[in-house]
Amino acid sequence: MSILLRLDAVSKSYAHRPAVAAVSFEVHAGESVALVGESGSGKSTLARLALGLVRPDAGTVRFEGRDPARLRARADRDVRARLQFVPQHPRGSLNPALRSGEAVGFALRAHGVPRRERADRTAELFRRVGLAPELARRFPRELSGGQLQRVAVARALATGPALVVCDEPTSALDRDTRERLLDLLTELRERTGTAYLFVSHDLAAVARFAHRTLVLRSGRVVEEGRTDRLWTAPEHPYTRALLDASGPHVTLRTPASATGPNDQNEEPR
Ligand SMILES: Nc1ncnc2c1ncn2[C@@H]1O[C@H](COP(=O)(O)OP(=O)(O)OP(=O)(O)O)[C@@H](O)[C@H]1O
Repeated sequence: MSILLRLDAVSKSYAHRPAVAAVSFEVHAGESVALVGESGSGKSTLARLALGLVRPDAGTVRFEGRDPARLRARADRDVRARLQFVPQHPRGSLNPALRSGEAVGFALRAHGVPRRERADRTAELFRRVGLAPELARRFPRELSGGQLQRVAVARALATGPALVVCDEPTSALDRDTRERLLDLLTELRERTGTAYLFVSHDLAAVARFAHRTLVLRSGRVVEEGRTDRLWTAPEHPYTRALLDASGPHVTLRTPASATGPNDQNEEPR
């Protein structure tokens, strides 16, 4: 399996306080990798580093061999199209003045899809994420949290990404909506082979979705491995404590297809 994203000994500090310290990992094509850990452990910082939204103080980040922080708006449009983002709060990331269909159409336009194709492509994306076509005419304020998150997924998928970085995609959703969103992401992954970097403190969601999980503590990886192995036989006390703290509702429902294309790096650190 080819490597899509590689972080190599990446460190990032804010005001001399390390947020991420010497973290290395890879995401392969078609693989879902979760980052878990308590609040402040560095998950979102790693997501932003992967997207090129912040630069590391040390180490390297490569997406398809390129530094995502150095991609140019026009010249590297095709590479950018393959690296997409689903944020925690889509209400904040969607332009309130654009109808939801326009938000998806805008993403298509930014990636060079001609005007005459945009309406059909938008309708197809709405259909794929399970949104009724008439919702394309609504503004973000007229949509529920679950509907907005589906618009954010449609927008992320608009350009046929190889990797989607999701930062707490389910945390603002109620339980049923969360389940439906996870079903959707799983189905899309199986259909399109898209890889995911999935940041979450929702261990039930991670258990369902991720092939591989990295456990972060104070900016460092304390344990990583296949999600099923981590859940059934955690080796690091911190992983055990995280699982214990998350309560009995966390059950391993990793689908058979989620054994992943790769099961390396099984050793705890
Ligand atoms: N822009 C910033 N300026 C200053 N400090 C920051 C900034 N972003 C993150 N930090 C700090 O870096 C550390 C890691 O934060 P990060 O948001 O990556 O953690 P997290 O695991 O995603 O937390 P949460 O689950 O609460 O979102 C924290 O101590 C945080 O306060």
